[in-house]
Parts: sequence; C-alpha cells; structure tokens
Amino acid sequence: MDNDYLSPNNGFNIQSESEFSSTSFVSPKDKTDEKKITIHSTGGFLLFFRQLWIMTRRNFILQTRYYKSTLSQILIGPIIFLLLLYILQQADNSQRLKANLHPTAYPLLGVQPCQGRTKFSPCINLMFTPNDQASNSIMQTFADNNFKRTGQKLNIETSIDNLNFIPMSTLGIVPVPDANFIYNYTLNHPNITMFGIEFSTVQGPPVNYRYQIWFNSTLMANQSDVFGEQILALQRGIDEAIVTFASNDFQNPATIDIKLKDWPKVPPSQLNDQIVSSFGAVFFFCAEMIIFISVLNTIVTEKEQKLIDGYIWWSPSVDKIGWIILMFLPFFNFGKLYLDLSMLTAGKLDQLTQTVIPGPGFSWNDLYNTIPITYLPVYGGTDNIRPIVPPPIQSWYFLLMNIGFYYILTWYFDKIIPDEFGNYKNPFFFLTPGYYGIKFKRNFNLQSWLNRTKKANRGNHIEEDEDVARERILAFDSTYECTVRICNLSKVYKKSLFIKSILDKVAVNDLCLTLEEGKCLALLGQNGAGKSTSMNILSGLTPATSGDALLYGYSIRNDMNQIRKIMGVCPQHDILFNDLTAKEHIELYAGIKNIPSNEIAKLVEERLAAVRLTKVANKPAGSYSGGMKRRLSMLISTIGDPKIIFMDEPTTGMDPVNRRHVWSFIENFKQGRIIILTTHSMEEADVLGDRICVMAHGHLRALGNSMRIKNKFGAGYRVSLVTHPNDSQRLKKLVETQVPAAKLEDDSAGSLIYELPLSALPALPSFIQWLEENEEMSDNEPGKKLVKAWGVSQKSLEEAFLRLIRDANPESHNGSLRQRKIKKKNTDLS
Ligand SMILES: Nc1ncnc2c1ncn2[C@@H]1O[C@H](COP(=O)(O)OP(=O)(O)OP(=O)(O)O)[C@@H](O)[C@H]1O
Repeated sequence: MDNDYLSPNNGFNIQSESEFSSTSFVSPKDKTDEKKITIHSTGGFLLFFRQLWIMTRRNFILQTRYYKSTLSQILIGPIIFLLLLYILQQADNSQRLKANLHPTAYPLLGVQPCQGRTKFSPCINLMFTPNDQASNSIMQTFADNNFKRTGQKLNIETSIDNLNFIPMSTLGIVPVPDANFIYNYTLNHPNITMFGIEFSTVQGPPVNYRYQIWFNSTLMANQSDVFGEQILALQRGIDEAIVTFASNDFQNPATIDIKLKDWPKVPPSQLNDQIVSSFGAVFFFCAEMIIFISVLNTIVTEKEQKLIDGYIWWSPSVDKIGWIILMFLPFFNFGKLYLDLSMLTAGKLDQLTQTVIPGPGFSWNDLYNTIPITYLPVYGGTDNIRPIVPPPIQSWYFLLMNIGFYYILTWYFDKIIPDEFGNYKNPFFFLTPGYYGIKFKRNFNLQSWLNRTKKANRGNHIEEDEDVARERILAFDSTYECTVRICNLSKVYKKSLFIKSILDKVAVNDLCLTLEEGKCLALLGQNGAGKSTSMNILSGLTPATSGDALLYGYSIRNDMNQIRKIMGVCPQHDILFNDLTAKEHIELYAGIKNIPSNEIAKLVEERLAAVRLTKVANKPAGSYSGGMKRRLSMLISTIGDPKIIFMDEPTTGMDPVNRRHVWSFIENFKQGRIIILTTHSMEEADVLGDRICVMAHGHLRALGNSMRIKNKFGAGYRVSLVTHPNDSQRLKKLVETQVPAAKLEDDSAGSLIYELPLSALPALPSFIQWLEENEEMSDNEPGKKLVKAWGVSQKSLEEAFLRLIRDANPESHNGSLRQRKIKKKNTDLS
C-alpha cells in the first residue's frame, strides 16, 4: 500500500478495510466500518513540489483564460513606462542639444551671508587672523565693498578667543587670535563658520601680501556655492581691500569687477542614452513608483555627482508639453513635492567631521514660495539659467486636480464600458437631458407602444406550445387589462460589442407574458434557461436587447427610475453587510425607503418574526448560515411596500421548516402586489406560483397554473405493480387488456411501472377495482397472489418539468433514453 503515496489522489483516498496501510491515521476501532476515509500524510519536498505544481498550473489556466487581462498586465505597464522613459530622454536630449554660441557674461556677485545648521540658528560669516591693525583695516574695506555689491552688512565684531564660544546671533567678521584657533574652533563647532582668513604678509621690500582662505569643501547647508563663485567673490573682495590698503587711499577704495562667461557651446554630434541607461532598469522593475524612486535617486546622485537634476522639467529649454502631460500623473506631482521638501530639509554629510548638517527646514510658508535660487541647479553652463520652478503648493493643487480628474475618468469609463450584465451608456450620455432626469412628457399610447414592440420580434421561433402562443396574442391585445405586460423581450449577450458572432448568446428570446395584481409568477427552467436574465431585465439590472415591458404602466426602457420606486429585489447572491445585524439591515433599508421612523421598530419585529430571525436579530449577518442569509435577503426585498418584487431563487439553502415559513410569508405578502420568482424547487413553484412558466434555451416552453402544466405535460397517473419475476409476462398481458393505453415505463425483477396518459383515464377506475379485488394467483409461488403489491400516484410537476426539458433537449434525451435502455438490458440479463 505504500504505492498509494504515489497515487494521483494522494491525500484523501476511499478504500475498503482490507486495504488499510500501516500509515493510515484511522484507529483500529474505526476499522469495524465498511468504508473509510484514509488520510495519508506526504511530507517534505514531494508535497511541496506537488502543491507548487498545482498552484502553478492553476495560475497558468487562469492567466490563459483571462488572456486579455494577462496581456494588459504584461504590456500596459512597460508601454506606459517606455513612453515616460522616452519623454525623459527627449527632455534630457533637448537640454543637451541646445546650442549656445554666444553665452552672455554675468558679473561675479559679492559674498552671500552664511547659513547655520538650520534656517534660524546663528552662524559666523568669517573669522580672520591676526587681529592686528592691517588685517582689521583690510577686512573693513572688504565689508564695505561687499555691502555695496550685495546689500548685506557684515560687521567687524569683537574678537573671540574662547574655543567654547557659541554665537547667540549671526556674526559678520570676527577677529581671532591665530590659525590654530580657527582650526580648533571649526573642529569643535562644525558648520557654524563659513570662511576663515589667515593673513601672513611679508613686509618687503618688496612687500608680499599673503593670505589663506579656509572653507568647507563640501556643500554648505544652504547650498551656497562655496567652492565656486562664493570663494571667488571672497578672494576678489580681499584683493580689492589689499589694493586699497597698499595705496592707502581709503576714501577711494579700489574695485575689481569680474565678469564670468561660459565657453560657446555646440550641440554634441551624437547623443548618448544617458537617461535610458540610468533609469531603464528601474522603470521596468518599479512600475508606478518610478518617479518616487527617481526623485530619491536624483537627490542622492545630485549630492554625490551633481549629474542629474530633478528639476530638469522646469528648465527653460524643456518643451512645456512634457511637464503638462506629466502633471496628470499623480506620482509625478508627488515626486515634485517630495523633491521640494527634500531640497529644504535634507541634511548633508560633512566629510571632515562626519556629521550630518540638517537642511534649513520646510515651513508652511515655503509651500507658497518658489524654491530659493541658491538651491536650484544651473542649466546652460555659466549662463546662469535657472529652472523656473513653481511653488510646492502648485504640485499639491495638481494632486488634488488628479483626484478629481481620475475620479471623473473612472466614473465616465464605468458608464461607457459594458458591465457584467452588459449595461453601458452611449459615450455622449452626459449630453442627453435624460441623464439629468429631465424628461419631456409624452402622452403614452398603449397601441403605438404595442405596435413598436411587435416590430421587435426576433422571429426565429420554434414551434410554440398553444398556451405560449395564446399568451403572445394576449400580450399584444390592447383591450386586455393587466398589471405586467412583457412583449417580445429579448437579450443577446454579444461576444463583441461591434460585430455579430455565432458565439453571441441569446439568453432570452421574444418573451411575451402578462400578469395580474395579487399573483405570483414562478419561472422554472434548467440552469442557463434564461430565468435570471429575464428577471434582471425586468428589474433594470441589465438592458433588454429588444422588446419592452410595462410594469404598472411604466416601461422598463424609459421609466426605470419610476419602477425602482415600486420595486423590491432579492438577488440570487446575498448582498449583505457582514458586520451589520439583521435588525440593522432592516433599519438601514427602511431608512433608504423613507419609512417613517416611528414605524420602523414594529416593521423590524414583524418581519423578523415572519421568517424566524428574531433570535439572531442582533447578531452580525456574517455569522449567519446560508439559509439565514437568504431569509434576510428575501426580507429586505419586501421593505418599503414594493408593488412588484423580484426574487431570484429566494429559498435556496433553506431547511424544509423555514422554507415553509417563508412560503407562507410570500403567500400573504403578495396581496395587492406582484411577485416574480425563479426557482429550481418544483414544490415551491407548485405552492407559490399562480402562474408557472417553464423556460428552456431562452424560450417560453409552457405556461399555466400548476394543475394545467401537470395535466398537460405530466401525462396523468403512474401505476406501479410488484409480481414474481417469472409472472411478469402474464401480468403485462393482463394490464394490456385492462388498460390498452397504459405505457410500460420500467420492468425490472418483477417490478412494473406504467404511465397512464390522459387518454387512459376512463379505464382507471375499473383497473383500480381489478387491482383491489386482486383475484389472480401466481403461477410460480403457490398460494400467493399474482400482484404482490401495487400503488397509484398522480404525476408530479417535477415529471412534467422533466418531460418539457427532455423535449427541449432532444439530443440529451435520446442519450438518456439510450442509457435507460442499456440499463434495462443489463438488469434483464442479471
Ligand atoms: N453576462 C453574461 N454574459 C454572457 N452570457 C451570459 C451572461 N449572463 C448569462 N449569460 C448566459 O445566458 C444564459 C442564461 O443565463 P441565466 O443566468 O439567465 O440562466 P438561469 O436560467 O437564471 O440559470 P440558473 O438557474 O443557473 O440561475 C446562459 O447560457 C448564460 O451562460
């Protein structure tokens, strides 16, 4: 039995007792039973790989079945991101392709004020040494000239010599004792001091002016360019001051004006795919998070290499179309906001001290300000062209706009793309007044409505039952008064929206039906016969392909809003809130249906009692059994005094007792209303249906009350007789003489079953009398009667139904006949 481990149904296996293996989990006591469920355990890798295989296969089947969705999953992501990548690369290229043959020169500005650890913490602009008269005089001239250039005053402060000194406010130019002090101070208090200057002039002749500038070679917290223009500005300022000092003419300080100019630039003859190669892989792997990642990337790269810039989109050379498109992508706006935030808040690592200097911070006001120019990268080389970056709040507004935009898009496509029931609206639906509830009152004329719907006939009818044909005539008879009038209602589920295909499914075909108030219509039919579709059309869940119906005078095509006000629906699948109790459900729907609040408590009590849910009234619906959920769903459909109620298989899953309670509730409730229900229970149709419709393949096959259908299709009575097998031939002959019209349905081992059609009914009383008298004796069992036992029963609705279905499916009927014949032959042989 160890081979069982390898059997395909490994896991659960039904075996006879003799086959128990030693690995079975069944206890010896259980072995007394005839059949057992043996649970084998297969562990380790074998089980793992088998499960892996099963799951892989399942996923494969699902993916191939929903190939459209699979294709979209595979293609849409890469297409969108390839497009984005292309746009980015183009933006980068347009930046680099830009020729600048005549760059404009721009003046070197003065030294900008320092920035502390945060926007508000004090700092020292400059320390200088030695603290002698010459140095003080030079620094004073420097400060005066710098003020003229920048408008920022840098005062000569009181000297400091204490290494523990912490400035309480920003200091301008501070004399210090010596170079060691500058070294130690900046080591002890990193990122407070912007520059240090050590003068070491050698008195001549000739006099040699020497000085050394101390600076932080890593970027400062405020992004000021110390290593480039700022340090140049400082040097120029000191040189001016030295020239003035040398000439000793402090009234007319010397000035040196420097202009900076980029080399003329020609576009490269060949472009590389820098963006694609840097971002391509990330784009493919990180799907919609790409911008977010690219922003992070930008920040890190910018800090380290100053290569790629997140603000490239706002560079003046970039075509605006690019960022207008991107503006509609929420993650792009999010990325921009993130970039703005990080510009002002990101800390920087000081290489010397290995400490992180926090950024100046992002305050609420910064939302409305453009990012300060010193934080922005320069495009176009030394042309000093900065991107024109909108304030962060703009990205925030775009994000809000995205919410509205995508909400509207979702809403729009939700309307125009067919749903599971095939509902969809015309792409211009929002331009029609009807969509806004504006209706132009037209006088309804029944006759012209009938003429119109008559034309909707699809035509290809099978030979119709006489009752069905009569109903068709009645439905189009304007003199006949009825509450529900269904005329030529059809539904075709199309495979493709635009072309006709043989795969199109005709779910309902030219249905014609009438119904009066106070009646219940039961729709019977096999799975897929078209019952739910008919119901869905009438309840407005799915549109009819052709035809129309009038419910209480309202057309399902034009007045569905009115019909909804007088309609209740119990759908096939329970739509309940798992966390709400039965009581809360009824209260909720009573509220929706506008029932006065003082009536709700009574309604809850009465209705719950009617379907025996009072005991669980305060328990959440999620904890209910299937039958209880069904009862609650059925109940909900009756709230709000609806005039017409659709119930799709209302009692599925209910036990016989509760089902009867529900039946009596429906029976009472239908007074003054119309109930249309579908069911697979013949008993239910028999009990509730004032009219029963049997549907097959979208057609109406039979129509009438239960008696009519039973009599017409149930073929009268069934008689069963039991005799000795060897006496069966004699008994058959006797029955033939008694009731010539009787049809032998089954004959096995002395058990005979006869069907008596309506034509045989006159002979039935005398036949029953013959059976009751039972005078014939058996030829094979001495002293025993020929008929050992007998019974007569009226044929049920179920049999009528089965016959109708057999007639509607001749192929499968032949099949079943053949099977029955084979079965009979086998029985005879045995
Ligand atoms: N959304 C749909 N798209 C395509 N075909 C559909 C759709 N809904 C139903 N059908 C088809 O229409 C036919 C009628 O289906 P319908 O659900 O009306 O049958 P039914 O009589 O209610 O069956 P059941 O007793 O199983 O509920 C079936 O062949 C079904 O496959």
